[in-house]
Amino acid sequence: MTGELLRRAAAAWELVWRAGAPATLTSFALAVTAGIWPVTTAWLTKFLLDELARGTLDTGKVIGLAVGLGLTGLLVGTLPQVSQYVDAQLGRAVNVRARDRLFTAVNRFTGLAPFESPHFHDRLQLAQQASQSASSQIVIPMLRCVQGTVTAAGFVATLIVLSPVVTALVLVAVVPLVVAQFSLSRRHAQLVWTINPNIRRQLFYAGLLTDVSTAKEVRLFGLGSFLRQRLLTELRSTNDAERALDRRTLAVQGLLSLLGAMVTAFGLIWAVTGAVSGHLSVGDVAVSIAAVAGLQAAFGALVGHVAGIFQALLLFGHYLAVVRAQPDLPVPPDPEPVPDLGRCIEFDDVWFRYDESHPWVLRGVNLKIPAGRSVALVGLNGAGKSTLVKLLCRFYDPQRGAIRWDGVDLRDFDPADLRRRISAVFQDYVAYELTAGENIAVGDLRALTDQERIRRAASHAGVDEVVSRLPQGYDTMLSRIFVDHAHDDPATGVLLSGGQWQRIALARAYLRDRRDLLILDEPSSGLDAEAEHALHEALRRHRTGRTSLLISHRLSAVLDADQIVVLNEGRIIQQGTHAQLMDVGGEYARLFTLQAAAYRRDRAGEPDASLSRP
Ligand SMILES: Nc1ncnc2c1ncn2[C@@H]1O[C@H](COP(=O)(O)OP(=O)(O)OP(=O)(O)O)[C@@H](O)[C@H]1O
Repeated sequence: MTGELLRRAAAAWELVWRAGAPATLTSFALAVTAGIWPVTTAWLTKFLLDELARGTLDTGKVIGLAVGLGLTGLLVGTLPQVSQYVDAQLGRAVNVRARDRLFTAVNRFTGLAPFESPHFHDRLQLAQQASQSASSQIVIPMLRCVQGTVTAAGFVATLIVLSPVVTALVLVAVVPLVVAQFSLSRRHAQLVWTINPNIRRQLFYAGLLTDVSTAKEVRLFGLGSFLRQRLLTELRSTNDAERALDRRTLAVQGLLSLLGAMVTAFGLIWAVTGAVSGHLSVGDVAVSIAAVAGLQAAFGALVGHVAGIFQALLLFGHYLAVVRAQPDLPVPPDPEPVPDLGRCIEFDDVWFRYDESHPWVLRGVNLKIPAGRSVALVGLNGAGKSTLVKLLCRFYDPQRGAIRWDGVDLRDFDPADLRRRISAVFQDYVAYELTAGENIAVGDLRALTDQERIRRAASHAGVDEVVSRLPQGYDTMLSRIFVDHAHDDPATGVLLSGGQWQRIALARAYLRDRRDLLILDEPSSGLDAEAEHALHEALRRHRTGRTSLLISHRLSAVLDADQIVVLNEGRIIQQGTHAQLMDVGGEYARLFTLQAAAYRRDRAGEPDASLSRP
């Protein structure tokens, strides 16, 4: 454990040093200077008192000592401010560097599995806290330790000159202080880890209570006080755990203070007795009292800092675990370049489940998506359609079987390279709190400043007119959460309708033009009838000669796909063209006829009951 803690301390120093070497050196120099002054002051005071007590004044010497004391006083007044400024500068630089490394590491997770793990989220949250603390809770306290050590060494040397016995006693009294502080720090670090899930749940409930996206349901269903109660329950359980540790800390520190006071009192009695017996001068008494009290204070601060550093190092382990984590999906050291899709993408006996404790979601899927063809995937809720898409983008690897791109296993590619070949509209696309233009440009960041390309994509998705009419056109914030300082108007943000958002998401996919594969997972679920018709017409044109995979519950949208694949409980149960599948009957024909009958209900009365599942 000690070796591991030392390695973490070295990593914290490396981080801080790289963030600001000059500031670190300045901080070090200030710490050493600040460590020297208490001892210097004590000795100057001793010399001055001894001089005054002698009766025959050497004026020059007294003035010199008084000036020396004045200068140390000046240092006492200014050093803390200068240190605070330098430490704050260093803290900010470290914060930037540490967060840069942390989020670079987070971006290295190419799959989705880590983001679905509560353990990972706990660790990530602590890693974020720890990233900010590398300087303020590890390196700066270490410099304070340097300061404390310099002071303590000075006072120990002073006391040894006066009485080795008193010195030994003061040093022995430090041992329980060290043991108790380390034990408290360990408990504190454990507490932080234990209550972290409660804190995350508090944030979650607070988010539900304040987020604009949840405000509707929370109000309509009257969930406000239910969620508030849940938040308070989590908060109370956090408080209970913290209170228990606070009580223990209070008791331990009370005992330690008592011990400290006893040692100081002993030192005082010894000094006064020495002075009465003529063994010690007035100056000796002053310097020994200053040394005993100074040592107590220096050791107290030192142990406090070391215990704090110990605790911070335990937490810093979470930061290091994230920044040093291996990629979640294995990437070959020498990945194959992803070729232009010339033949097909092929699922070969693919089995997949999200976790060993979960049931299989895909069970031996064999599927061919020929290059230049459109394939539609249909099936009931939970059949595994979106999962199949996630595997196609290599967000997960199948447990058995393989997915091949022109014969090459997806596992042989760099996932980032593969994804550059794919354009997609996911079922749960993201509504970014960004401007309309940026919301489209995220589909291909090279277009961020290319207004013409953004406009074309928007026009293709049928949303150009809507965006153009917004208060600042493509520069309008699609959010009411952030104040637009540029326009000095908190009301400039606009909220779009569900269907308008869906078209923005489509525009993103269109912007990612000329990719080898287009995936559309329920792209029209929020569109009105006219928009849906227009969309499918546009998609039909867009898909011609391109490889696409379309998922839709509206079977009218998949009619003219080159191939329709029916997925049921993770297995492909039918595939063919619309005409072929209607001819043979079965699940597709049943679902299609059921939907068609619902549209004809006004003419034919209730749908045919025989079409429902037996
Ligand atoms: N991240 C996940 N972790 C665990 N199980 C999951 C996860 N995502 C989906 N599942 C499960 O996998 C199964 C298939 O889900 P999937 O989203 O692929 O179905 P789908 O066919 O796309 O459904 P829908 O038509 O409702 O969108 C479901 O039983 C679901 O509960």
